[in-house]
Amino acid sequence: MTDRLPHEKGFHVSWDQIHRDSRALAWRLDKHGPGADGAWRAVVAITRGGMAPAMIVSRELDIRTVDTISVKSYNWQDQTAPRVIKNPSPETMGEGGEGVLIVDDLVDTGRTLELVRSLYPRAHFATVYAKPEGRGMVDTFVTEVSQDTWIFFPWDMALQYVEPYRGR
Ligand SMILES: O=P(O)(O)OC[C@H]1O[C@H](OP(=O)(O)OP(=O)(O)O)[C@H](O)[C@@H]1O
Ligand code: HPA
Ligand SMILES: [Mg+2]
Repeated sequence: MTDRLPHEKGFHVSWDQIHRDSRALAWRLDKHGPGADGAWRAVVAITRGGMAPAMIVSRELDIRTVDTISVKSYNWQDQTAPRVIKNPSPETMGEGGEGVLIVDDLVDTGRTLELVRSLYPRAHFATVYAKPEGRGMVDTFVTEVSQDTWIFFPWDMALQYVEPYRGR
């Protein structure tokens, strides 16, 4: 599969690394919310990729109100127009998403965040990883990778045997 990629490079992220990078995201967001003590009101994960980072961020920042918005943009690596399949509760989102942290695993072209931003312009948008084309759509992120890199997440991978360089 990987040799059919239009992407030059692969960036393989382990569970351990996504955990550490999501914690680093939480650290950056801590005390930057609009509430007393810089608190955030709620976390909203963009499913499905945003769910693990959102869980880690909400745990670190002690945010108990967690909701989801379901957006589908890719069929494997083929991009399609993003569509909202499920909305978060209006109660969670309040006035245009004020005080809400919207979390995704990455921003690539920015089209997913552009759509969600148009719905909740007052929310704060955070991703763990960012590519240059979509970086302007995200308020806070941790690590930037080049546009021609495909990020492989641990939920899409499995450990497997590799031949030694010199064969057998
Ligand atoms: O910045 P963009 O070019 O819009 O791409 C980024 C989005 O694409 C992926 O989601 P995908 O639609 O593949 O769904 P998934 O999270 O359920 O895997 C990824 O998790 C982001 O949500
Ligand atoms: O680099 C990526 N990795 C995984 N999913 C994605 N969706 C858009 N870009 C990517
Ligand atoms: Mg996604």
